[in-house]
Amino acid sequence: MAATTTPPSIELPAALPSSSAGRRLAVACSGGRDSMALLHAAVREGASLGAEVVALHVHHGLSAQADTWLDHVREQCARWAFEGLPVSFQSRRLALSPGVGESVEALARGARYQALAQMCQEAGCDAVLLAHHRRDQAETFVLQALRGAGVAGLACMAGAMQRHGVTWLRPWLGQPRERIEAYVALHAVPFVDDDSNVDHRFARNRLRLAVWPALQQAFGDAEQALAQAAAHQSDVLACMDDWLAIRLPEVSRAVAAGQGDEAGAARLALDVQAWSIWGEGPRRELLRGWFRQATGRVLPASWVQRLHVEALGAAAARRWPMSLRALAPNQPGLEGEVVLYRGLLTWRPWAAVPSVFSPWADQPDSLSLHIETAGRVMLPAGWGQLMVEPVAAEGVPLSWLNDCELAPRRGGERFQMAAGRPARSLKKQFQMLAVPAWAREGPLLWAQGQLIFVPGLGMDARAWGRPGETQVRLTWRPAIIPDPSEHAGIPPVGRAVAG
Ligand SMILES: Nc1ncnc2c1ncn2[C@@H]1O[C@H](COP(=O)(O)OP(=O)(O)OP(=O)(O)O)[C@@H](O)[C@H]1O
Repeated sequence: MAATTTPPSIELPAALPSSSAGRRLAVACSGGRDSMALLHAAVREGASLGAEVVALHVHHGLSAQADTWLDHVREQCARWAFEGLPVSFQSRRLALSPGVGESVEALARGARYQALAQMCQEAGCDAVLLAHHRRDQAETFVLQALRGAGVAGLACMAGAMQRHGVTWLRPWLGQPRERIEAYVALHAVPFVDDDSNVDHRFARNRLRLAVWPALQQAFGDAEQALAQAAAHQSDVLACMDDWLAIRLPEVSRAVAAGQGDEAGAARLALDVQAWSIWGEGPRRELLRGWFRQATGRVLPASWVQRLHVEALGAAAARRWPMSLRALAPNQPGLEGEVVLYRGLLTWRPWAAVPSVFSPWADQPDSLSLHIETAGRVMLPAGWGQLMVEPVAAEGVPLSWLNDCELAPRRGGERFQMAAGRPARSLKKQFQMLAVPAWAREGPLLWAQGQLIFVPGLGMDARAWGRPGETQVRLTWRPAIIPDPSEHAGIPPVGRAVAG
């Protein structure tokens, strides 16, 4: 078949907007088959067009093989440069530390794009080429569908995009994988096999190894059909973006920001009455669009369903506390609440949320806590939650939390801010530190007959641990109803019993 044996060529003129001569072009190269093939093609075409190619490699510091990949790309570039070809090499090492429940893959991908963009700018290149091909696109479509993605996810990868101030191009996105294999065989392009490609923990590997062969056998043109479906979704996405740009302003408006927002900031509020005249589908899409604009994050499907029903049906004011975990460096965690007030739906980050300590009527008036490790302690209804963080100094010894008690203010408590300072009434301390009234309401934590923690003030200096002792700092947050799907992998720690 001609389609599988004709080696692809990269279209450098398309990658380089004006005359190619004297231009610099970057190729993101992992050392694997596809990107080594793309680098090989770019270097050869660059030589004939008078363009210079810079190979960019990111060492993630995650795999035992990482040094081998880096050496492979660097040495190959050195060999080609020695032969007189216009290529140079740049690399960057990352030090990634994934947080609890954070996807290592997503973290590595986000950090890789940032590092590639920086190297591209430093090298003065016009664009970065990525070696994704049609099979990658088809796989991405299947993986997105299996995640329950919407149009934006199903549109998969774009052939050209701007991100981090850099142009990214995927010149081989329409090329079948077999053509890249044929190119590699024809030119004997040396590459390194990634041993993590057989690791079944990664969804893409499971798809490649267990599903794709059967799919291809049953549906010979699966790769082409799925890539075509992605291209169609990309067109639909462009239409959706245009539609939202017109419709969202009709059902939303900017309202003055509140406590905890940046100075001069405004919040985008969804006008429930204007929103409610739309049919169900557009309403859900407007809700997603509003949330994305208000927070920069995608509203998870479970929240779309819930808010759509509850905000529409809510008679009066209502709050939905929400906590979304970090997904990647450009998608940090989000904690706050969606608030419905006077017909407007707004997002308020935690910093802007007044603390409300309101144990339910059937709750005890104090709680005995047994906390053994740092983490998030979910308390019974209305009590909120305690965050327990390890610190090197000015924290309470962790062992004290094995047996402690949380109780509302009863009056007469005294708090000491720092060593050598007098203990003063809470009221005085709150005034001295200008803690607003709404942040003074949280429950107090006691251990060994000593007040150890006051929300808004911190850890009482009389309870601070000795240097070298394992110690922690506490913060308290008002009641929160987490989305269970967002908390996978973050087990609550400690347990609370009625005191
Ligand atoms: N460590 C890296 N350094 C530089 N670029 C990278 C790196 N990893 C991936 N890329 C770029 O991102 C593209 C997609 O990466 P991905 O890991 O999804 O693909 P791959 O199938 O492993 O590709 P390859 O065979 O080129 O390694 C690669 O083709 C390459 O252009």
